[in-house]
Amino acid sequence: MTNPTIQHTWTGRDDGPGHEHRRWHHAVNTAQAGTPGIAILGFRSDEGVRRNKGRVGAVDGPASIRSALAPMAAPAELLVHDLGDTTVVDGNLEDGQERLGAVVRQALDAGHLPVILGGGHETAFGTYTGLRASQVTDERRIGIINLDAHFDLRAEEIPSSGTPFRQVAETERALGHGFNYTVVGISQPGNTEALFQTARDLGVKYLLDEECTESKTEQVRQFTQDFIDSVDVVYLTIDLDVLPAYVAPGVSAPASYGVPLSVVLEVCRQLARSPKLAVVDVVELNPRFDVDSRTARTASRLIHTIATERSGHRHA
Ligand SMILES: N=CN[C@@H](CCC(=O)O)C(=O)O
Ligand SMILES: [Mn+2]
Ligand SMILES: [Mn+2]
Repeated sequence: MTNPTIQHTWTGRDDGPGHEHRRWHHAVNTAQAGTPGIAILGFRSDEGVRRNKGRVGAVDGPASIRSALAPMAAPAELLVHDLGDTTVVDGNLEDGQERLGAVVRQALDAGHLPVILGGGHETAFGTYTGLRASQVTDERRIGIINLDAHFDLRAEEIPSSGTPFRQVAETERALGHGFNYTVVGISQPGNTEALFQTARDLGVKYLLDEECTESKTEQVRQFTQDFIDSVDVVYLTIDLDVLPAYVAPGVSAPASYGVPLSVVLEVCRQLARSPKLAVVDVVELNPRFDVDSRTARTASRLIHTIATERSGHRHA
């Protein structure tokens, strides 16, 4: 059915045996494949960003995030399965999204929390496909929370990194479901009036980047909670261009304002605590434009926080 490849070698500093020295590279692929844990899945794709006329390079995002995750200190409870990469071949994005959907579905049905590393935001349509097909979702209401400067609701003939949530809306409608989609961090100048109108037409609730400053963390938390409470299963999708360009320069479209990392981390922690959180993807990392691996480190910090929170680890 699917044939993902695992090319990455998880290596990093080794301070000796014992859980007090444990790092991510020690936590990967050491447990039985069937033991529920965090499932890392790469989606090697440039095709969505290319079609959306952006800066290509996201194809190397998964390797860059894995390298930044590998040396991070890991709690004893953390259990990670690297299920390898799905690669878009010869520009056939639709085929790649379908194959990604199949591995996401398998990971969900095995009881894991899949964390998919993009790829541009076209990754999201593959993630959604797997989630909708999985037993975890069944016929329940999926809620998608997108941390992003953009709506990604473009109406285009051809799917791209700018269209995934329009595709989800249409698919959900065809299946007889509602479209439960919210965006945190929308940049007003980053989205035309036509996109704001589409969001209104589809009933999309959103917070502007200027409504997500540190002093407004509590309002962001309440907004997120209201959304969690309104659905059955939650899919968190993180477009790294939601962050300020100084912590995320390596993306196709860097933010001119951005939601502070502390606020994004708080939302991630809040979602990770919810048993409704079923799947996460982190997209748009473009290593070609990264600076000192800043964006990769930021992405890894977000994933580390979600995985740690999910594993039930608390510092003494
Ligand atoms: N993934 C989406 N990207 C944005 C790109 C915006 C830009 O290039 O400025 C979009 O299509 O809206
Ligand atoms: Mn996006
Ligand atoms: Mn974006």
